Amino acid sequence: MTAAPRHRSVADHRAAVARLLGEGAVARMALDRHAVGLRLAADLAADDDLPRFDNSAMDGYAAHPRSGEDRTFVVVGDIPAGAAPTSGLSPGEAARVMTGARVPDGTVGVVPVEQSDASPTGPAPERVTFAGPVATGRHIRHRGEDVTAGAVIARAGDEVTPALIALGRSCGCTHIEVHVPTRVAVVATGAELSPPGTDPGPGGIHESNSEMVGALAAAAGCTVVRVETCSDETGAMRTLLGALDADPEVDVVITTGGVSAGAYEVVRQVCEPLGTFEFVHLAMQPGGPQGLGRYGSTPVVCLPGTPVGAFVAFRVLIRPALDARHGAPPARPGRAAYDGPTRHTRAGLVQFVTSVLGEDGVVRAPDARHLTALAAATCLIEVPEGVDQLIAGDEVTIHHV
Ligand SMILES: Nc1nc2c(c(=O)[nH]1)N[C@H]1C(S)=C(S)[C@@H](COP(=O)(O)OP(=O)(O)OC[C@H]3O[C@@H](n4cnc5c(N)ncnc54)[C@H](O)[C@@H]3O)O[C@H]1N2
Ligand code: MOO
Repeated sequence: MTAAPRHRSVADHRAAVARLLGEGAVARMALDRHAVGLRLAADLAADDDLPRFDNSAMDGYAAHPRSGEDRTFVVVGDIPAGAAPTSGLSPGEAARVMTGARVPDGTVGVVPVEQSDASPTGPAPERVTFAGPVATGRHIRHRGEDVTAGAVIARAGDEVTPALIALGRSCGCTHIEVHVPTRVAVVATGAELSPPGTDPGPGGIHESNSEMVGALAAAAGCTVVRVETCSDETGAMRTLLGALDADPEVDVVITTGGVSAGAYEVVRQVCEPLGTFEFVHLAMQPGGPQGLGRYGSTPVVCLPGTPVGAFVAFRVLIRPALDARHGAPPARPGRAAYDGPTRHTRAGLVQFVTSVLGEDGVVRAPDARHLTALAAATCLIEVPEGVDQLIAGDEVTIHHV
């Protein structure tokens, strides 16, 4: 009889994956749409005031009244957006201004053209009369009222959003420091695998893990550089892993399948003898059989072949390490009340149950099995090691997926 596999805790293996993957790269890049979704690796400070100068919020007239009752003004200028006033306003003077135009020094307030006797189009009149008094400060956007130059407008760890791109660019910022997406290659192994659309033959199956793990990696902010499948031939696997290790575009390899106790476990057979890998059975279900190590200098994380096991293991073990590399805050587990039939789970193993969190804050297991349940799931219920059943009303820990 062979020895029972060593059981390692989920937390220990998660930490081992984090150590293996280590810190990600940081780079300077343009603050543009290509940065959306990345996280800042350094605080971002404004280069310029926002707005850069006092300007008009309305198409109308910048005016400097002699008194509070003043209604009629001499028009001394006409300032479109983009132009600079050539002179300031003295008492009794106004200048026609367009929205966004710099208002002349001496402006007390802006009166919208609709509240004047002037035509909105055509040349500026010589005089203008307003329907009411000029309110001090009205319709003026003041220099630096949004941001003053040098102020921190985003912190390290913040996600680059379309709004942050607008804010930063408006403050004159051109570049940002970001956490670079991890470049991932995925290798799904198994002699039985056949891409959908091809005939799998009598004992074959439609292959799904490669693109599922690729999608999980992409959703975690990685750049998925290669997605491969490999037979159970050790020679082919060695060639592929060697090529991935030699590829400077690959930071991390994630494999699926070929890690458990069978006779054709290609990942294990190729990697275990190197002495740079460890294969363990985690105290978790699904996703128990796991491996990790370095092929050459490249970190390789080996997930089990069952699609639900690979999904859960990616979420629970790899995702946190990727989030850390990408500067994202750790995903916080939630708490919810379980509702549904009593489910018996295996004590001694942490169980992850594919589940749906309702708007009522109650978590239910979908009435489906395996991949159908996974596809419906919005979270995983974590049933701790010491618990052997899940009963309606139980307070449970959940992980969003
Ligand atoms: N004697 C034992 N047998 C098994 C154990 C064990 O401890 N002792 N553990 C079981 C558990 S739990 C899991 S999980 C699997 C993990 O096995 P492998 O990682 O070696 O995966 P495979 O055997 O290659 O495949 C398992 C299963 O998943 C299907 N599969 C594999 N790759 C894909 C893919 N790319 N797309 C779709 N489906 C895939 C495969 O056909 C198998 O049905 O081992 C148990 N056995
Ligand atoms: O650990 Mo396995 O089938 O339960 O994924």
